Amino acid sequence: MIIAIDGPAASGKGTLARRLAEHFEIRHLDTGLTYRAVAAALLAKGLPLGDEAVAIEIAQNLDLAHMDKGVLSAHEIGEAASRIAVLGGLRKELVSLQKRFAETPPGAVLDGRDIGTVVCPNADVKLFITASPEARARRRTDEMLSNGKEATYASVLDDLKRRDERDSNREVAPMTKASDAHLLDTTEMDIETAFQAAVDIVAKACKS
Ligand SMILES: Nc1ncnc2c1ncn2[C@@H]1O[C@H](COP(=O)(O)OP(=O)(O)O)[C@@H](O)[C@H]1O
Ligand SMILES: Nc1ccn([C@@H]2O[C@H](COP(=O)(O)OP(=O)(O)O)[C@@H](O)[C@H]2O)c(=O)n1
Repeated sequence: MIIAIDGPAASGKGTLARRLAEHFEIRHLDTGLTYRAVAAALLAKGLPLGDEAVAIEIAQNLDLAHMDKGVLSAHEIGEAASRIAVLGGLRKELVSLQKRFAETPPGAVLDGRDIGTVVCPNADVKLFITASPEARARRRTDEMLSNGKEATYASVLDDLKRRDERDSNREVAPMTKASDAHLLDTTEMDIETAFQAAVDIVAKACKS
């Protein structure tokens, strides 16, 4: 079974993807981490984020099993990831890695921005997770503060809006809801309620 999950920053897609993978006993790939890992490597080398040749080389050597979510979750790496995510050649390389992961038995849950549209267009079930920008900024701010990072609600809200705008309007694989994806708006849902709603959608889709 392949479950495709897309949605904007801090909508809760990663949390749902991880929990759905546990529930249905399949693997999980947070594809955002692949973009973050390439961006972090470019930053560490002091290279410009537009250096596509080096970005592609980094992507070709990426080890999906050893991406450090703790380090890669840094707010500024998310911003850098969204800047390199406009590079078509780099996306091609990462998408082929992601497709290979998805197609390895017994299947997987992948979350990102283009899973239902580009990476797994034939997924058994697709979800597009959303929430208001304000709810998402509150969640991301709380998450950063609880991890000991500095964050203010206003600047996180600004950053999320800017990143969503870039992700939605880029030429290659923009973030968009696949026509056959189920929309789940979690603005008024806690994590448990959102998870139950997602399990119901997947269970129903797989029965029909
Ligand atoms: N429905 C929800 N209600 C409240 N907080 C949530 C909800 N879903 C996720 N969160 C919290 O919001 C933060 C961002 O969630 P995450 O799953 O990482 O989002 P994404 O993968 O879309 O960026 C995390 O701290 C997570 O625990
Ligand atoms: N499938 C994907 C996943 C992420 N990305 C890019 O990578 C950035 C970071 O993604 P992420 O999923 O880790 O970000 P959050 O939603 O966790 O904040 C996004 O803003 C996108 O620009 C993408 O273009 N395609």
